[in-house]
Formats: sequence, C-alpha cells, structure tokens
Amino acid sequence: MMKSSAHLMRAMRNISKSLNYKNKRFYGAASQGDHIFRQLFDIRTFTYTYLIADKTSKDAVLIDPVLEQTDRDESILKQLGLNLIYAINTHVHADHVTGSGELKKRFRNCQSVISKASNAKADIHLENLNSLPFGSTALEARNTPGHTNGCMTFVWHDGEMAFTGDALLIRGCGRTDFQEGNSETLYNSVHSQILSLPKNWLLYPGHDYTGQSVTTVEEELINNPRLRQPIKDFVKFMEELKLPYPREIERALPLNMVCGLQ
Ligand SMILES: N[C@@H](CCC(=O)N[C@@H](CSS)C(=O)NCC(=O)O)C(=O)O
Repeated sequence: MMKSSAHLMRAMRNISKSLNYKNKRFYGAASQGDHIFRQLFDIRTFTYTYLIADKTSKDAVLIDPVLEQTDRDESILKQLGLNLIYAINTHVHADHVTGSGELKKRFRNCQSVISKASNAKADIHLENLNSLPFGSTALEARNTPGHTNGCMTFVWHDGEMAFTGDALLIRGCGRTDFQEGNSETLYNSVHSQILSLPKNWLLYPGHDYTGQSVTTVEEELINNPRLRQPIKDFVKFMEELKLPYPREIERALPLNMVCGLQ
C-alpha cells in the first residue's frame, strides 16, 4: 500500500513536471498567487478574450473583448468583485466588433486601449514597449505589425506569457491580405518580438479555429508549419492562402476604428 502511494505521488510529480506546471503558470483559468486569469471564448467568431486581474487591488483588464459577449464579461467581473480599468484591443478587428465601447458604458472606470499605429479612436494609445500597469503588475505592449499595421502583442512578464492577437495563431498566423497586411513584416514581427521570448513561455492567440487554446514559444518554433519556414517560403505560402473575407468585415471595421459602439 505504502509502495503504491509513493509510486502514485512520483507519477503525479512527473506529470506536472512534463506539463512544466509551476504554481505561477496559468493555463485556461487560475486564481492562485496574486492574480486571476481567465481565457474566454466566443464560439461564433472563434475569438479568445482574456481576463487578468490583481487579487489585492481588484483592478482588471480584458484583452480583445467581443461585443456580443458583454453580458458574460460583465457577469464574471461583477461576480469576482473586479474593477475593469482597461478594455484592450490587440488591433482593429475585421471579423467581429470589439466590446470596448459597451464595457465603458457599464464600468465607469474603464478606458479603451489600442496601439497608436492603428489610427483608431480610443482613450489610450500605446506605442512600442509602453507598459500598461494595473494593480501590482503590468502588461508590456510590443508592436507586432503584419496582420495589420497596428497589431500589438501584450507580454505579461509576471505570468510568463504573451497575448499575441492575430499575429501568431497556434500552428498558424494572421492573414496578410488586407488592412495593410504584409507577410514579410509579419514574419519579422513574430520572430523578433514573440518567438524570441523564453522557450517555455505560454502564448495565447486571438483566435483558434481548430479547438486548441494555448501553446509555447518552443512548440511554435518547432511545429508552426508557416513560421518555421524560411521567410521566402512563408511569403509564398501567405500569397497562396486565398481565404474568403470575414463575413462581418463591413460592419466590424468602421465600428472598431472608434473602439466599438459609442
Ligand atoms: N471565417 C471567419 C474569418 C476567418 C479569418 O479570416 N480569420 C483571420 C483572423 S480574423 S481577421 C485570420 O487571420 N485567419 C488566418 C487563418 O489562417 O485562418 C469569418 O468569416 O469571420
């Protein structure tokens, strides 16, 4: 009996080691340590929204909220007793309308955030390497153009993770055929600003169309079929992608240029 429980403990330790799980690491949801983290999904547009909050100050941020999920986001924030201070957009989305405008109406301390390079209207415009502090932590904003000119990736050093928007998707990347997209620029952004992070850091995408939720720098360096290629092959691959335009592009772009419903 003693032997088998020791065996079980050893096996469990090995499993957590192989998952690289430390108390500090978060996957889909966590509330241990000083922070709360949630990965939320909009099934209609396959969009991920991320909630990060500081447990002590109760200050919270949402990355890439979706308009149609505002009731969900409001409920979670209120149930957890959080103050939403930033509704952050990784870029001007073409496939869905941001929830930023509606969230601002429901949370009076909430400010909309987007990159300066996006040329969109917002309360806060970020430039490369700006820090966005909340509670005792902060997000670092990195310019990662290529999918759009104004795309930003948000690096959360305390969580050892980054939110890549549509620059890097799991085993994929954002399309580069509209909104000033440029595949060479995207390749250089992803390699220099995202895949240069420590290999075990977690990467959370803006969308997933295949049922996956999280990856790591190392996994993408090895397995990303687009980005592990030399740049010239990547550019050719992106030229041949030929995806249909997003269904909601005509509704989404003008509203997202002013950070959602006003
Ligand atoms: N079918 C969806 C849009 C799918 C799409 O184009 N996704 C974009 C991100 S949102 S602009 C993308 O970059 N996809 C890359 C890929 O390889 O799929 C809709 O109609 O909304």
